[in-house]
Amino acid sequence: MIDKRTPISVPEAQKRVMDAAKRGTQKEWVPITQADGRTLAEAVYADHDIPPFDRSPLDGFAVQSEDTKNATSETPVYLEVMETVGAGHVAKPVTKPGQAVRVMTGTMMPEGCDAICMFELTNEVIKDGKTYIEVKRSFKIGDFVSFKGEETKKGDALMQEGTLITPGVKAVLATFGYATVPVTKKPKVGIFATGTELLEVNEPMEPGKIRNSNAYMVASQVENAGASGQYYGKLADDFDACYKAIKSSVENVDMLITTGGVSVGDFDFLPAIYEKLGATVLFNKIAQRPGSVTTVAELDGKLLFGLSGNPSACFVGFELYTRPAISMFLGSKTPYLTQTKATLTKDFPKANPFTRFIRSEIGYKGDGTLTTGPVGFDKSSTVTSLAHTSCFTVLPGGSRGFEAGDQVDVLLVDGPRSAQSLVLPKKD
Ligand SMILES: Nc1nc2c(c(=O)[nH]1)N[C@H]1C(S)=C(S)[C@@H](COP(=O)(O)OP(=O)(O)OC[C@H]3O[C@@H](n4cnc5c(N)ncnc54)[C@H](O)[C@@H]3O)O[C@H]1N2
Ligand code: MOO
Ligand SMILES: [Mg+2]
Repeated sequence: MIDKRTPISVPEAQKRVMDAAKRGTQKEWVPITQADGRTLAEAVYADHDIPPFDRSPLDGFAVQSEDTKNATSETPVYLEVMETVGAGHVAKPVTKPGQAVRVMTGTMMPEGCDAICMFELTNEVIKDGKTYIEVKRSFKIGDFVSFKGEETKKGDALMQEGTLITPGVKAVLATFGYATVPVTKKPKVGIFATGTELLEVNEPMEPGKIRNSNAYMVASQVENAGASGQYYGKLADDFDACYKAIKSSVENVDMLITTGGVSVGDFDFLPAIYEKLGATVLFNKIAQRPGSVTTVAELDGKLLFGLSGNPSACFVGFELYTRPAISMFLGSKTPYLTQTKATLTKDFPKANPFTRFIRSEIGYKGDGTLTTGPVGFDKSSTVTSLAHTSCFTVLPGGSRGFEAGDQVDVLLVDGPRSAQSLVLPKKD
């Protein structure tokens, strides 16, 4: 006799996972060149102003504004050019009225000068072997100067702990001298694929067998989420062998993913394995399709993700539950897939009691709105549509179908992440 499972909602399942998920506390230092895709283990504060000194934002002449106060096109003033200074060099102070310095973009303002006149506004004239510029307008103190600290002041908070390291983040880290970067240690995520029917990727097809696609897909999702995947191989549907392998590997990982064996079949051993391990099952049935049998358990503070064997269900289960838990471990404040609205491009006339996550492609219309539509055969067992999935069309469970043209929710699989877990409409 099989246990009757009571489905819970997706938001409730996400909440249970995140309530049990841990923040990783171990930090390590990696060279900045290897920090891409990692997350900051510490907040970053400015240890100096940006710009660090007053500087010229233009190629031009540093002038004393006082000298130009009566300059017009009819009555230009002539300033003597004392030297030419490029960025990285410090000009000699200007000490007398009527003097200017030729400076390039990024050059520190010469002492004594207080405004910049760009090349295009002046003419150079040579007289008695000396170079002068002709200035035909007046400048006020500070005109066209980039001021010390105008962008960022020493002590400003720039990036929070948990920030994903992107090219832009690296620019800031480099600016503040982070040759090595403090990052949160990646969670180690063990992966097993269960199923006697599984062939490895290099094995020829045989009657009754299929190739193991989940292991490669999940390992890739794990890496993409910022964790370190450890694929422990495939396991035949044998209780003792599965139990032993899972028990010994749990000790060496921060989280464990298994695929397959979570439903109610004679060889679906994960429920009994969780029981024998003494793990607490957070849920074993969710009102979603695919992935309704996704099971998550907790053992000694570690999450055990029992993802479904069906490839689409496995993919969706990872994105809804495992990815946020990995992000939480890494300290991210935005662990969830972003939910937004799009116009449905296909009819879904049949009602479904469970919320559906249709593997879909997001489209960008010229008017700035989004479209969403399925990318293939829509079954839990489907593998080929996963190659084209950029979003999930979310069709809430209920008594009605949906029509092309309806505004529906989508979750972006490729795209920005969100602080908000899935929100479903309140049932009438
Ligand atoms: N009587 C019932 N039967 C089923 C139910 C149910 O509620 N009552 N649930 C169905 C649902 S929904 C799903 S989803 C599947 C879940 O199955 P399991 O998670 O137990 O997974 P398996 O039985 O091991 O395999 C299912 C399916 O997936 C293929 N598979 C497994 N591993 C892989 C892999 N690594 N790569 C590619 N494909 C894999 C496997 O060959 C099976 O075809 O249960 C339904 N049954
Ligand atoms: O767990 Mo199943 O994927 O709902 O079809
Ligand atoms: Mg099964």
